Amino acid sequence: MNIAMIGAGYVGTATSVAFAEYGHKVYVIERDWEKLKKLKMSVLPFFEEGMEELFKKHSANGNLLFFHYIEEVIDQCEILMITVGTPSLPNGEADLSYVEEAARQIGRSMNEYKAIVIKSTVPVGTGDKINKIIKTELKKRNKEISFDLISNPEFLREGKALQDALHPERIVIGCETEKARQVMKELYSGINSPILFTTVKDAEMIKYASNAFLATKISFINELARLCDKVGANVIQVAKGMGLDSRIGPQFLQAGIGFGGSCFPKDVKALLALASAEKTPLQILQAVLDVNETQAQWFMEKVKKALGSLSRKRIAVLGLTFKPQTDDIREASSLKIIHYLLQNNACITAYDPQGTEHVKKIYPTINYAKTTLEALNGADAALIVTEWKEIIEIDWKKAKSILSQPFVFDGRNCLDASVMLELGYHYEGVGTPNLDERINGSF
Ligand SMILES: NC(=O)c1ccc[n+]([C@@H]2O[C@H](COP(=O)([O-])OP(=O)(O)OC[C@H]3O[C@@H](n4cnc5c(N)ncnc54)[C@H](O)[C@@H]3O)[C@@H](O)[C@H]2O)c1
Ligand SMILES: O=c1ccn([C@@H]2O[C@H](COP(=O)(O)OP(=O)(O)O[C@H]3O[C@H](CO)[C@@H](O)[C@H](O)[C@H]3O)[C@@H](O)[C@H]2O)c(=O)[nH]1
Repeated sequence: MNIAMIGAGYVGTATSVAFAEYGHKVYVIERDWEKLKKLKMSVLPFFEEGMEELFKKHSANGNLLFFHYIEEVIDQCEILMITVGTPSLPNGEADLSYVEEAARQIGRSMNEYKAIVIKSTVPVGTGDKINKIIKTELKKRNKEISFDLISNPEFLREGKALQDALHPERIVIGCETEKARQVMKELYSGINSPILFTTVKDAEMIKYASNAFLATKISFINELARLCDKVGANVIQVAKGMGLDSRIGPQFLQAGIGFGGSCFPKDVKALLALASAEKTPLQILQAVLDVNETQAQWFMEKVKKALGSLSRKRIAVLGLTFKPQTDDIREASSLKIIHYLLQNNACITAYDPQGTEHVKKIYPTINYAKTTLEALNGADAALIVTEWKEIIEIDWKKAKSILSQPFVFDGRNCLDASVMLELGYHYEGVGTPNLDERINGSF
């Protein structure tokens, strides 16, 4: 099938590559000239492990084509898929202006039936709004053209975007007509994943509910970690014990310094804003957000307490991206941590394999190291913010000899505490109270 993908961000690009791999022809529309230039030169505009090879393959064989205006390709495409951003407005609501603009562009240029698919994450009711916008644009042109408005939310994770796009655990399709159902069935016919057909509103809500639930699991375990710290229980063991119950499951119970990224914080806020507008407050979700907003600060208070003061202390910040395997720093906990350290007059040397250039734009004056060991050299403490493999695999024995003090604060519980203690470190994780103290009977 011929598909127009409007917006070549993480989602638009990963989805385009996956559809191309399944034999479709994808006309990718990107309005950012810089990005478009890169795409046309077969260069991915972001880092995503494993995607480059397939992206280059399909750019070369003509299954992926790149354009600036929807008008250039709309007549060739039966499916128009909207994958533009829906960032947070200052009041937490989803900013729908990009989706609305894409809809206006479609309404101004379509000449025959189209299946118009919203893949961007949008609040319940957006489908109706977009429907109206397109109809208004068609009316202005005195055109009566039928179309279907379909919701097909995306569940891919950054860092695993290609695998998730190629082999999704589920495909959710909200549509209201048999014709739309058949078009979408054909689109996904090559993919062996369960498909759930729903109404447009149900599909819109499923996306938010899924992210909100995963975020809830994280904030639940993070809040519990704070209590574990106080009472001498180890949250890693607690999560393991909980996760063995198949009704609970082990995933998304890793305590840490909070969830970041371009989705969880924004989507939780958008769902809360919708609930508030509908005068149906979601109290649990509000607490999820509150815990997340204070988790990094809670951790940094621990760091400060252990070091006495942070003033003029040299701190190695290891990891800047919101999670490993991506260069994305949107809502990353590292930003909160750097802010806290600067407020406390600490001297920072940061290291990240992929995110440094992005953070430099926000914090141009802190030091950036090219290797983990360079960051650790002479530091009073190492702070693990993102669990990159190369950070976990640091030679901690060697690192001890170049740190000026053997302090390691592990914001992701990614190191083996007993090994670190054996090496003679003062090691603290999240909800994993110091084993020394447990052995010495403080708990
Ligand atoms: N990033 C993720 O992991 C992820 C996963 C699932 C769902 N989502 C959702 O998918 C949507 C897109 O997310 P993203 O991270 O890919 O966003 P992004 O900001 O990385 O990319 C959006 C792209 O759309 C382009 N764009 C905006 N308006 C346009 C227009 N009218 N015509 C052509 N191009 C246009 C922008 O220039 C940008 O390149 C969001 O709603 C997000 O919540 C994201
Ligand atoms: O047990 C856990 C799991 C995750 N995280 C953090 O949670 C954040 C988000 O992680 P993850 O969900 O892996 O990343 P995203 O790429 O943001 O993916 C989420 O957001 C996407 C956008 O909506 C959805 O499509 C995905 O299904 C959903 O997992 C990161 O900061 C992680 O460090 C934890 O702290 N503990």
